[in-house]
Amino acid sequence: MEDLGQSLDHMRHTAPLVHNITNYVAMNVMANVMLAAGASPAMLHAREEVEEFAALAQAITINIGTPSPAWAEAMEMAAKTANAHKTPWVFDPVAVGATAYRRELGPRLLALSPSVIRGNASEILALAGVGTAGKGADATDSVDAAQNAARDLAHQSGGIVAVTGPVDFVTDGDRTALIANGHEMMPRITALGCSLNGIIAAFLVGQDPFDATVAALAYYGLAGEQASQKAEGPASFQTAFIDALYQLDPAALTQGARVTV
Ligand SMILES: Nc1ncnc2c1ncn2[C@@H]1O[C@H](COP(=O)(O)OP(=O)(O)O)[C@@H](O)[C@H]1O
Ligand SMILES: Cc1ncsc1CCOP(=O)(O)O
Ligand SMILES: [Mg+2]
Repeated sequence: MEDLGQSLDHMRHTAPLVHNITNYVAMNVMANVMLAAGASPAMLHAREEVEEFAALAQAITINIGTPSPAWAEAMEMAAKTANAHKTPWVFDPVAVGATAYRRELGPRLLALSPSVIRGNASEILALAGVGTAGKGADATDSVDAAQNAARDLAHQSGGIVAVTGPVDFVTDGDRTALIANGHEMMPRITALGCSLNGIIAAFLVGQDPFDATVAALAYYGLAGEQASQKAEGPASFQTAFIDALYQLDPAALTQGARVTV
């Protein structure tokens, strides 16, 4: 596995343009998280421009947090453009088990071979067709309970699956990694999972997808740990977290990552 600090360094030197089709809740915080980390985010979803822009982007994220038919069409257009250009793309199946509409949309996007699927345990179980609805955008299942579903989804999609929670689990179907970095304040801020998709996407550019995903998760979790030392509650945590993403240097990531491969 490549040195995690080097992976962060590579991402920052590349400063990749990442096209995000994300939800209304996440747009602002996700863009700020990505800018702090050193990536270049753009949020857009109109069918009239999505293919043109996706063709320019170095990575793409697609998130079904607040879907509608026009957005869903744009998501499929962007995913197909990504595949045509061999551009990596990250899929976040937000609350995919919650409604019939999402249970139909999730598999449609899964069929377009995302490079990385990132969700909480309930979302990964629901996308794999074996699980619960979760609690809206929040998880009601443990990461451990979603490991087999993650392996199945990785085989089905041909990509990487990352299940996030107290300890994150990453698999390509054969290899696995556990990332113990993170802080319990992270799920108390909305859209930190969505924002993480943009960080994973930025790390994917020019790097091995499995190693890049692990490095992105360790970096994100370690920034959460550092932010917790300054925060008094969720609001100050968000500010401190964005600062920590900016301040964290490659050597500190190599030293502070708690990854078991
Ligand atoms: N209880 C926890 N302790 C430590 N880190 C956590 C915890 N819950 C979530 N995280 C971290 O928060 C980030 C977002 O994950 P998660 O909350 O699972 O996503 P989502 O918001 O999509 O449900 C990840 O980096 C994950 O490791
Ligand atoms: C609260 C909410 N409702 C629809 S999308 C969304 C954001 C979910 O973001 P995250 O899964 O990263 O907490
Ligand atoms: Mg989420």
